[in-house]
Amino acid sequence: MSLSREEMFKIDRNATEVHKIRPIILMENAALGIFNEINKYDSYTVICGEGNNGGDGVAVARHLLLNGREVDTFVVGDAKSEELRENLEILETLTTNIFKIKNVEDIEKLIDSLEVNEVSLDCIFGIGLSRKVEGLFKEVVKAINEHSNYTISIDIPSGIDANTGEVLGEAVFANETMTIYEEKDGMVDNVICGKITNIYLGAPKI
Ligand SMILES: NC(=O)C1=CN([C@@H]2O[C@H](COP(=O)(O)OP(=O)(O)OC[C@H]3O[C@@H](n4cnc5c(N)ncnc54)[C@H](O)[C@@H]3O)[C@@H](O)[C@H]2O)[C@H](O)CC1
Ligand SMILES: [K+]
Repeated sequence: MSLSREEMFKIDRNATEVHKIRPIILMENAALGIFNEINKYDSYTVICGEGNNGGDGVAVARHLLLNGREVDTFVVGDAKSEELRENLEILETLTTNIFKIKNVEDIEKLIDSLEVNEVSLDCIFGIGLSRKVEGLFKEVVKAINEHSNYTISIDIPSGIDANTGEVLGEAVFANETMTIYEEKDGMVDNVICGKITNIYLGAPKI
């Protein structure tokens, strides 16, 4: 059983509008579910985009940090999502290891982190990807593919279309994917996802 992007957005809306479960609660459920699946390592590089996929990543980074793991968090672009901003505000009270990637020069620091840490969490794009990956985002995806020791994508590997599985310009090649709620249509039999684990979201079925 897999879901389209539109079906996933419907589940999200039903949870928040009908059942009054605020997006930040869904994000925290997802983050804890992901943390419980991936916490067996000591050092992590978390790469976050501008939306809620990035928000998931920052929330996971917090749980890893609070459980004694080494965590470097990178944010590409400008935080557009309220839940991402809220989670960044919290994480900033816990660590200074939060780095903004604003231009290609900043990618050097990301590469150093990718090479030294055991695991990279790809939280750049989730099902909000809506066009070709280009520019700085493309360079970051290429850096992950070239320098990460072990890559775990959150919800869906960044750069693939959630409905078709097509690579939109550039995409992360994941060793594993922690997909939220249910596998997306574009992930079925898609080798780019690696091993897929479904993560509990706490959203009512519809
Ligand atoms: N579905 C649920 O119930 C939950 C999902 N969660 C997570 O939220 C993401 C979807 O988040 P969204 O904010 O819609 O977008 P993304 O984070 O996937 O994308 C970020 C941002 O990027 C912009 N964008 C799209 N394409 C491009 C591009 N090619 N280049 C640059 N920027 C691009 C777009 O505007 C987006 O805003 C889902 O995958 C889950 O990880 C919740 O955390 C929990 C509930
Ligand atoms: K992702």
